[in-house]
Amino acid sequence: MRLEDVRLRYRRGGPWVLRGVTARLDPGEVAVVLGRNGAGKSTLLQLCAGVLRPVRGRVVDRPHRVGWVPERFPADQPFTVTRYLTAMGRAAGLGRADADRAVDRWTDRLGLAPFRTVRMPDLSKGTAQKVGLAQAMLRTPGLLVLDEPWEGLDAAARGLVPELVDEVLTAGGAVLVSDHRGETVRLPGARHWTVADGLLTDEPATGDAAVAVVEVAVPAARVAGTVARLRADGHQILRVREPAVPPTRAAAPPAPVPPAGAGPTGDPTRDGRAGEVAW
Ligand SMILES: Nc1ncnc2c1ncn2[C@@H]1O[C@H](COP(=O)(O)OP(=O)(O)OP(=O)(O)O)[C@@H](O)[C@H]1O
Repeated sequence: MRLEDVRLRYRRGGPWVLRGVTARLDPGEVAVVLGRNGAGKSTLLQLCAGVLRPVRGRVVDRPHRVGWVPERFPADQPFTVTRYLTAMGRAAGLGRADADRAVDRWTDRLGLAPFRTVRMPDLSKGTAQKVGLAQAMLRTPGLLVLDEPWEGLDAAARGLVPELVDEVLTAGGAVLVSDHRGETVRLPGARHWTVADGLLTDEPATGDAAVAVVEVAVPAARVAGTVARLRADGHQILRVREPAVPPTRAAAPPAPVPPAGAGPTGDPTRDGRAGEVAW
């Protein structure tokens, strides 16, 4: 998803809350939105979720399925928890049986089972907030947007938030979450989007985040170009490996890692076979 020069004010002639925000969030990424009270965090999240539309600029490539949990989940709805969640599951495209299963699963997981037959307006704020989380997760979203998700939740439910985030990321989705309590520490590997003066500063995940090794196979002719691109994107190249050789041939020594800045030309592994890059 990309935000291109997004501007928003709440009324014509009013002050710009966001005055030219450009940012990008890729599948598998999580960004924590930071900023002082009134900086525009909720406004930004609502734009990303599609709840608000930019006055100028645009939001492109928003995933089709968005899970949106506002800071205050609106519980003043004349349904029981089960009826509400089942209707939300159906609205998200689940068949009746799948919707029932998803409601059972998420009410169990979030400790909502005792409240299934309780009417929404009778819920406490924290319990209503859990219903908000459940409705967003009934069908794994391509983009999960959580506005201050730790607010009002009990300790057990707060501990669940990183698990939900992980599930969305593992399924190839992206997550945006605002935080003014400093709970960000629970999401190692998150980018930091800081909103101030109507603008956004995007900082990549800090270096103390967990690091994973990804191995990919690429055509040998594209090894140097791939390595250069990965380096340009800030990834660390650990090794470039020749493909397994047929038994009749002597094993080739590992190919050297092309130096930083090396382009696709002059690549010693250019022989049309596949090479493997680990980064
Ligand atoms: N519906 C609205 N109509 C008019 N102004 C609004 C509306 N919603 C927010 N604002 C104003 O926009 C600015 C940004 O508000 P926003 O709620 O996005 O900030 P925030 O960073 O999320 O704040 P907080 O940390 O207090 O939740 C504030 O000045 C706020 O008063």
